[in-house]
Amino acid sequence: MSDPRPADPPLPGTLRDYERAAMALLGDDVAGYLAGGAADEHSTRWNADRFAGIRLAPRVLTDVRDLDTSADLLGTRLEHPILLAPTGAHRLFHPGGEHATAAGAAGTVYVVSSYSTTAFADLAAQAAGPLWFQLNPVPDADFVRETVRGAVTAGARAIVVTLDTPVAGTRDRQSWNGLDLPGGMSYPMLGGYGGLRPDPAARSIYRPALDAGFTAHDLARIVAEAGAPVVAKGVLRADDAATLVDLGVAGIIVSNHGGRNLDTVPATIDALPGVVRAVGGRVPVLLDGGIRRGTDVLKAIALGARAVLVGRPALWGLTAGGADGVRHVIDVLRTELEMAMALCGVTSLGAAGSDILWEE
Ligand SMILES: Cc1cc2nc3c(=O)[nH]c(=O)nc-3n(C[C@H](O)[C@H](O)[C@H](O)COP(=O)(O)O)c2cc1C
Ligand SMILES: CCCCCCC(=O)C(=O)O
Repeated sequence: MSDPRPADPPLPGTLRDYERAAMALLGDDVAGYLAGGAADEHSTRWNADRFAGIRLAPRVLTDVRDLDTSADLLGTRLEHPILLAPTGAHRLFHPGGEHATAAGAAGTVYVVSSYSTTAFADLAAQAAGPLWFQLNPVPDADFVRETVRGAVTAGARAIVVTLDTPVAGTRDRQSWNGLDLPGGMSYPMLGGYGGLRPDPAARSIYRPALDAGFTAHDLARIVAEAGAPVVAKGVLRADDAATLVDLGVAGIIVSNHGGRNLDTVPATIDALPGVVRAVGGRVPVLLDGGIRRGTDVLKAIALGARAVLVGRPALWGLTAGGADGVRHVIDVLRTELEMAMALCGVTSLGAAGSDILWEE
């Protein structure tokens, strides 16, 4: 793929600037893959909009000269609580692909997607920061076992199992655009499944590699065999969260897949409090979906999340500026988080409780 970007692009200032810059660079098909949600995209919009509806209650007369944004996650101390969510096919967005993302994410956790266009082992050999591997279960227990084993052997610090995609959702933009991987790109982590197409005549970036029969029994086997902590991604219901803790997961990601699978599910920030209550502190709860400002990060922490993940914003950064763009997107969010903490009168994430949220 030729790269239309100037060699040294100016770095935009906010995540919305990055979104505009990225969308201006991408064709409609790749832009649709990035931005798209399921069906009428209500849940995608709600994810961001519901953050705006939560008001802050800033406390005055606090010494906020020293701020601590660090977060402990599965035995690793991170400088800040902003992780990179798993997203597929990074070589569509920038010639550096997942290598550029890993370089930009060096100070935090990058969750590498099963749908990556770079092999996990190649990334792990060069990555400066901690990598987790995200698994889309396929209907082949041996393949799943080998994939997880390979990722852990290569250095994955955790396995994230995506539970919210037993089948594909309604992705109208994909139907309209017929995006497929260009020649020369593949999904190495999907093995033989990466070569499958839903219909050889129909172009599609997706592959019929999902396991519609995946149940608690299969997850329990992965937990037992992984040799690394297993984190469940795609949880909205409190009762599911309680079941997952009983199954031995080491963490839960409250996520609706960026609103990409089932439209009209609630915004993740609305689902978070119920999950946090059900989990009762037994494992960390993380959240993704609609994080666009440092205040969003702070609100999620105040409602009980240990950390957050960003999906589309990292891809905007990758598209507009490669590794520098990814790094800057994370820096912008972190800087905004620090400002929000200082202005709310909280000096550490542990001190950010629901009292900094305005209650009527
Ligand atoms: C282009 C794109 C590809 C994605 N690919 C995956 C994936 O391979 N596996 C997965 O579990 N989630 C995937 N997701 C969902 C993200 O991990 C995450 O849940 C979502 O993007 C969070 O919402 P946000 O984009 O508003 O930050 C993808 C999201 C996008 C936008
Ligand atoms: C729709 C079936 C597989 C999706 C894999 C990538 C992904 O999670 C996403 O695009 O979202």
